[in-house]
Amino acid sequence: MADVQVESVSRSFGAHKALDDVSIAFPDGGFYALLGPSGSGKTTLLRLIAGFDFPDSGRIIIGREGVERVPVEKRRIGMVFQNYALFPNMSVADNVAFGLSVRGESKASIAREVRQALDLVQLGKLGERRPHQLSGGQRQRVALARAIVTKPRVLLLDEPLSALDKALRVDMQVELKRIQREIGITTIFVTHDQEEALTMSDRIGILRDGRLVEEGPPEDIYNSPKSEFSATFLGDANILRGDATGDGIRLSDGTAIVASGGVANATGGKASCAVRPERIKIATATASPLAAEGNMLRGRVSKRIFAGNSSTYFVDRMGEVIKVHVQNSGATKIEEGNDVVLHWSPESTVLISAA
Ligand SMILES: Nc1ncnc2c1ncn2[C@@H]1O[C@H](COP(=O)(O)OP(=O)(O)OP(=O)(O)O)[C@@H](O)[C@H]1O
Repeated sequence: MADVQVESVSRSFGAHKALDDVSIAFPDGGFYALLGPSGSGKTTLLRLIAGFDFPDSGRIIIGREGVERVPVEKRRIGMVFQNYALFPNMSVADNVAFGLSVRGESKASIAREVRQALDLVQLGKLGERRPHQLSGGQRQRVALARAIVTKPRVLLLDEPLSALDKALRVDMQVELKRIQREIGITTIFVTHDQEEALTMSDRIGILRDGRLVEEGPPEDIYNSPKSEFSATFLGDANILRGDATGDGIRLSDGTAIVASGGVANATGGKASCAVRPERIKIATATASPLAAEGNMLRGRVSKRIFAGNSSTYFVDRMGEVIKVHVQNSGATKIEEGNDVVLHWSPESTVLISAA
């Protein structure tokens, strides 16, 4: 196993900078998700680490070895893509054995290693089947077994679960995480599914237009995003904008919003506050007052979306909409058209400097 360092890596295609001075340390044995919108450079970075492409400048280090000019087959990397790329006319076992046979290992040792890899992905009994006799999830397990059977130093996964339906995807997330933990392999996972990134990874790097805009453990980024972009890209967030007051902002109607999370901000400029919809409490304006939580706004419910265990309220306030998520506990429900009071604490408010 090995850690991976990407240092000041840039890669352009013609005039387009697909990666612009990106530096990331991927810890040894960690599960790292690269997250970002379409075209932000995730796959380009993965291809550079794998050796399918080479950076214009910067360094890629695996373990202690600089690999910028090392070809793909010498990097000892395992890869799994969205489309499984299995050989259709070979059995499952032969698909998994492929990487070992080209190395010239003995038949007995290949058979043993293939069996271990198939057991690890819980396909021990299906070695003789052909890929078309497997479900999508099982095929993706074969692809995973094939990637890890050669004992690579690093596992690269490019949207490996995106072709699976929702229920199967969730099962495979759990399974993939179990396997990764069991073998302790450094894993770099590309996704544009923020929920997948949040639930699976130890660290997340968010890319935008070829630049790394933020990185760290999922909870840190979720609770204290450093930009409006990360706040809204990783999870749902309300963004309130106004004049910086030092410990928060003043909205255009003079209401002060106090924040205890985020950057320390000088007065005098513009700033914004991010508030997660599940951190806001909502009550009808006529109900007995809520315990004061520091920040308060009034508005009117313009829409309520029922989603089984929770509801989302869209509250209009002077032309702006604030989203509130509420667990459906059976308490009196608030209707569309109701005047409401919103409360939340400064601890749930993250101050972000103006971009
Ligand atoms: N071989 C290439 N030639 C020209 N442009 C390319 C090439 N590969 C990537 N690009 C461009 O570089 C940018 C980054 O592409 P990349 O595939 O890395 O994005 P991504 O974040 O993985 O997107 P997606 O989520 O859609 O897969 C895009 O604008 C893309 O069009």
